[in-house]
Amino acid sequence: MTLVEVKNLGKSYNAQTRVLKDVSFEVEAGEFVSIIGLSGAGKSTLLRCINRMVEIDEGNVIFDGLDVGSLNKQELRKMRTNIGMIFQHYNLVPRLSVIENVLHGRLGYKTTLQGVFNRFTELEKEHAFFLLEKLGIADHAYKRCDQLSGGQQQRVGIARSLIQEPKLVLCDEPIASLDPNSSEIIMDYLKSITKELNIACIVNLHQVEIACSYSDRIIGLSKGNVVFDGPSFMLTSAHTDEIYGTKTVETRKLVTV
Ligand SMILES: Nc1ncnc2c1ncn2[C@@H]1O[C@H](COP(=O)(O)OP(=O)(O)OP(=O)(O)O)[C@@H](O)[C@H]1O
Repeated sequence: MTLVEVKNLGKSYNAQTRVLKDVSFEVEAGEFVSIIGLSGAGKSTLLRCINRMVEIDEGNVIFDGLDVGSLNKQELRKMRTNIGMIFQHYNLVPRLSVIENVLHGRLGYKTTLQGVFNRFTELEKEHAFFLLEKLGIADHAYKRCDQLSGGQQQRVGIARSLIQEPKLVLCDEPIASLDPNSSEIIMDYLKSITKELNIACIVNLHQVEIACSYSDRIIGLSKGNVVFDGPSFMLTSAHTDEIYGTKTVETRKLVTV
């Protein structure tokens, strides 16, 4: 079933530059898709158009049957409860505990008053513990988030997005601040939850090798255009040359770190 449909999407932040140009693709439930491209290619902008963290200028994004660009504030808030977001720098509240940060993922379902007073149900608390257990960090539930390693903080970020019970998770360079070992753990979790929960996961990545080994599909962006869209095993060095605009693996490694 098609969950996300991006149709002829265009985005400009100013009159001089079109950051996204006629971008079209579809993502199914259960699909793990990586978006790769040079810095400035438009990867973050694309993710942010999907949940309308930035406004859509041209074309449409259809999420779960809804035309994202035409939703009013209330409809948009409701739609966003179905979309988890994971960030490079985790976006946690450092002075709050792990469990409190996870529960923040439920705020989209609360009234302002319930949110202000942190009113969470027993069921929500149990769910938060279940997720922490699943992600191997239940022992840290009452620690402040800033006492955790980067990899552990990213696992809190994943738990916070999963407690929303999303249909889609958008990950903006989730492993860019992590060492190889922690990166592998995070990618393993993202991949397994996508399959287990039959949700879709769209991940912006700088590391081509990791994108290839984890993704069902890769979308290559170059200067705001989709220049590759296909199964990861079909991505050849000619495609990566086009995406990164460089011929040698060594140079590519240099431009993608
Ligand atoms: N809020 C903004 N206002 C103006 N220009 C912006 C804004 N956000 C991004 N841009 C510009 O849009 C272009 C694409 O940026 P974007 O962050 O989407 O690229 P990216 O591929 O995610 O890059 P990176 O890998 O470095 O995060 C860049 O030229 C950037 O400077």
